[in-house]
Amino acid sequence: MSSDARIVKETFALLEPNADRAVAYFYGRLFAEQPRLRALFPPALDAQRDRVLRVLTRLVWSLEEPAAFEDRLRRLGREHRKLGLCREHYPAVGAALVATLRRFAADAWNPRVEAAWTTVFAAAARTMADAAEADAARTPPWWLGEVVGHERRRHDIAVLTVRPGQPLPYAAGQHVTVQTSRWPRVWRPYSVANAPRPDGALTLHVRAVPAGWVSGALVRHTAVGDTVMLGPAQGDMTLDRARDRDLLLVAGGTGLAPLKALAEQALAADPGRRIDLVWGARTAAELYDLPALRTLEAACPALRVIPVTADDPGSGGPHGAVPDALKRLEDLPAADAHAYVCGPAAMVARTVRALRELGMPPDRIAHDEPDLDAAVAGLGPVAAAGITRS
Ligand SMILES: NC(=O)C1=CN([C@@H]2O[C@H](COP(=O)(O)OP(=O)(O)OC[C@H]3O[C@@H](n4cnc5c(N)ncnc54)[C@H](O)[C@@H]3O)[C@@H](O)[C@H]2O)C=CC1
Repeated sequence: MSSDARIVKETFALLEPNADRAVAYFYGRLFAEQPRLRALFPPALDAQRDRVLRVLTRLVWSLEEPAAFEDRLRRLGREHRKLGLCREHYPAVGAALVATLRRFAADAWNPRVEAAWTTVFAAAARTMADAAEADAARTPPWWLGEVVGHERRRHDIAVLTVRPGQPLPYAAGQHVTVQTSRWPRVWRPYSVANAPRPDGALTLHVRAVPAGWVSGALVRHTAVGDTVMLGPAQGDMTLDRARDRDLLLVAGGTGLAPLKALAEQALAADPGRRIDLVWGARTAAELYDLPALRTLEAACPALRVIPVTADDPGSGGPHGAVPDALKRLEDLPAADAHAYVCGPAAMVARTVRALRELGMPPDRIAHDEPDLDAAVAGLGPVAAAGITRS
């Protein structure tokens, strides 16, 4: 790590006790200096603040690995195109960031520290802007999509099908961000629940979460014929990493979406590939997509769908928490299968640990939770492996 990078990492750590105040101060400075930038951000900044903090923290952590750092920056640059952020905005962002650090790093701040931050930020901003401009030559910043299907599967869950006005490239397992006209500039990620189709339509599984602006709008206030905005596809939870291994897909709730897309994609390429899809829900009534999964299963003998209910022992199938139920299931694929896990963060952490205890090596377990290793470690040591099932 360069000495500038080390200084940046050390001073950033000083913000931690005051992280919320520091991010609020950052936005205050930025909008006071550059009021026109306010229009690029959502009306309420609460969720935005948390996100900025998470993104900055991950970026600073990745400073030790220059390739990962640059890769993250390029992704961020591309992602920010949909907000309208461009090269000329970065100096104001850098100035607000340095002002924030100067205030919150207090005694640790000196000209050497300021020079390190200025150098690292300028290089980072250049990488982001270069990536955004290269991307602009190939794809739009966002896509307009027409809602062509809207099924309320439960009071709080809808399955929407959206057809983008122009091709939106993605791979099974990736997610897109969505903005509704009800909440301008508020974007939320949803996984695409289908393998790419000839008509380019994307199916999304949305649960309206309490006080969820976009999820509530999509479930309760959206109908066929409406339009939404879609951001570019992102995410690494794709099939490339599994090559032609058997697949064990473990989903919780609407975390089913990307795993259903992976199953469709894998079966389209090889109908004989063994796929076990374990899908957990709290009650049988929450298995909102079971009829569609059973139809897929009937058409593909290599696919086995195993619904697991947590609080509903009368529902017929296995019950209990998904990670525990997994350990009790007979005839799971062999340890050389590849697993994909998606659902609530705590369920993903517990499931990853259960799979490790079943003998599955960490590099064969894919998930989309950026801070999962810390969460799994927080659950205590993994028990000795060794149950290798066939
Ligand atoms: N809609 C989408 O496209 C996607 C959603 N997700 C995530 O999937 C999650 C789905 O949430 P909901 O549908 O509300 O799921 P939910 O809260 O209804 O739970 C689904 C399953 O996870 C289990 N579970 C929940 N908490 C657990 C814990 N602490 N330990 C062990 N098991 C636990 C439940 O027992 C149940 O079997 C959300 O966190 C969402 O962000 C992830 C990717 C895509």
